[in-house]
Amino acid sequence: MNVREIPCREMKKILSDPWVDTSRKPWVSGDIAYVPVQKGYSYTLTLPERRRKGRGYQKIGSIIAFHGEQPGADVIDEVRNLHHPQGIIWYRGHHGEMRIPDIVLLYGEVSDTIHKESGLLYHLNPTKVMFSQGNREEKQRIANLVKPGEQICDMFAGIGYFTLPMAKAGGFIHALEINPDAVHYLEKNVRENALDSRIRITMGDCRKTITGTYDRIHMGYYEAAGFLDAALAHVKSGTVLHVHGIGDNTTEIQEHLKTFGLTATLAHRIIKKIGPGKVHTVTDVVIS
Ligand SMILES: C[S@+](CC[C@H](N)C(=O)[O-])C[C@H]1O[C@@H](n2cnc3c(N)ncnc32)[C@H](O)[C@@H]1O
Repeated sequence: MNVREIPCREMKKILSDPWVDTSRKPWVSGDIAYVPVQKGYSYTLTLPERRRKGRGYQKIGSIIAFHGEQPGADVIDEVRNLHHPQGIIWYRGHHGEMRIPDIVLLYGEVSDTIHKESGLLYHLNPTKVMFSQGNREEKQRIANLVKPGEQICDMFAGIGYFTLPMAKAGGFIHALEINPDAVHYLEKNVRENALDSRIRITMGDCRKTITGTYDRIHMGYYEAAGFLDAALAHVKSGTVLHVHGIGDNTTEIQEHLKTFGLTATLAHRIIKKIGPGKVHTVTDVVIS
């Protein structure tokens, strides 16, 4: 596929240009969109055709990460020649409550890398902590909802995928995270992006470390609904909760609200497909 490399922020401007092949989807990696080019127009790069099944690959800093089926040697060679990565890994899945990646090293080596996304820098080692680029639109949607000065709790902060965009949007974030490795990168990322005055980090189980009352509570964890008893003790009228899950979690949310004698309006949306018949969802809950 012939493409031109365009900064994501310029995508809107070029989409109706005659050279854009609108029958094919642009491929986005970090802050760059690889936009398919119509026959007869100049291009800057030829990407390998997507032969892989599953979710393809992500570029995380200087690392290429494959998901889904294990890629063959030909695909690894193509990707090596195209991106010249420091290392190539294959994600077989994630383990346990801390979502520790289960990876196989396919090429090179993997150490700490810096990933740039939407003007923010994320330090991480993709073999130690999770990074999901599939949630990119959701991160932007949440950042757009944040009003300057809001008091926000991010109950599953990880390395800051949501914490940082929410702080950049003007929120004050209490970031909770149980995994010491993730906290190490989160601290580094807060400093790197000069957001120290807006983010307070507490390491430990969010059910024990959540304190105070918030305007917004972000719950970016598939089992988030099971943590609502902790979250709902820290809401007021108007608090918005973003409760992630797999499939429809609205019945479980309503049950927890009932236990607390609360009413709320719920809006449910799909973030991405995560497997056959399985979707990653988020429900926005606005307390009455
Ligand atoms: C990495 S995932 C976050 C995924 C993120 N929402 C995304 O879509 O990319 C969940 C994070 O919650 C953390 N976590 C799990 N249980 C927790 C708990 N009880 N308290 C605080 N953090 C927890 C994990 O260590 C992990 O870093």
